[in-house]
Amino acid sequence: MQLARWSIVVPVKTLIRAKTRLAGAAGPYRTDLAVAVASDTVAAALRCPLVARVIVVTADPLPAERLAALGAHVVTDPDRGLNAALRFGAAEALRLAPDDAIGALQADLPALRPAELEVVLTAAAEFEQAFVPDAAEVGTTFYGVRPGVAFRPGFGGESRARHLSAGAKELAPDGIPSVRRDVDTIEDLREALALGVGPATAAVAPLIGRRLA
Ligand SMILES: Nc1nc2c(ncn2[C@@H]2O[C@H](COP(=O)(O)OP(=O)(O)OP(=O)(O)O)[C@@H](O)[C@H]2O)c(=O)[nH]1
Ligand SMILES: C=C(OP(=O)(O)O)C(=O)O
Repeated sequence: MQLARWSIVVPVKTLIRAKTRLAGAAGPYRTDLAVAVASDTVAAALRCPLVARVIVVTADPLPAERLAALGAHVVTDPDRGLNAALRFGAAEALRLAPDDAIGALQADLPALRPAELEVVLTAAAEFEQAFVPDAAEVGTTFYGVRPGVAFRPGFGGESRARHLSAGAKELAPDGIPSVRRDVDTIEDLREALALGVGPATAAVAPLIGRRLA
C-alpha cells in the first residue's frame, strides 16, 4: 500500500503578539525564542519522510524569511485568527497537491522528532480526521485529514475536547512525546529541553538560562 504523503500547515503568530506566557521568563529573548522554536519545528517536519511540504502561514516578515530559508512554503496570514490561518494554509495545500493529506501542526514543538511525526502521520492516514492532544491533554498539537476530507481545525483553548466532539480520532500512543510537548510556559520549555530540542532552540535557551535554572 502506498503511504499517504502530507502537506503540513504550520501557523506562526506575528512576533509582537507571540509567546506572551513566556514574556516574564524570556524577557528580551521572547521573540528570538518564538522564532527558534518555530524553526526547529519546521526543520524537523521537513525531515519526516511522509511530509511532502510544510506551508507556513504568517503575517510577520521575520519568521517568514527564516522559515522559507529552511525550505518552507510561506503564505501570508489573512490575520483573522488561528483557525482561519490554518484553513488558508490548507487551501494553499489543496492548490499545490490536491491528492495529499493535510495536517496542521503547532509551531511550538522544539523537540519534534521526524520519526515520531512519521508515527503520527501513518496512524492519522487511517482516519478521516485525527488529532494529537498536547502533553497537558487540554489542547492539540496536530490535526489532520485524509485527502478529500473537509479540513475543519478547532484549535484554541480546550481544543482536545473540541476535536473529540467533532468526531476526530484521538491519537496518543506511547512513544510520541516530542509531538505532544508544546511550549507555552517556562516549565514546558524545561521539559522540551529534557527531551532534547533542535539547534535553534538550543542556541537561545542559554540566553534565558538564568531564568530556566
Ligand atoms: N498564523 C497565525 N498563527 C497563530 C495565530 N494565533 C496563534 N498562532 C499560532 O498557533 C500556535 C498556538 O498559539 P497560541 O498558544 O495561541 O500563542 P503563542 O504565541 O504560542 O503563545 P501565547 O502568546 O502565550 O498564547 C502557535 O504556533 C502560534 O504561532 C494567528 O492568528 N495566526
Ligand atoms: C491553540 C492551542 O494551543 P496552546 O496551548 O498553544 O494555546 C491549542 O492547543 O488548541
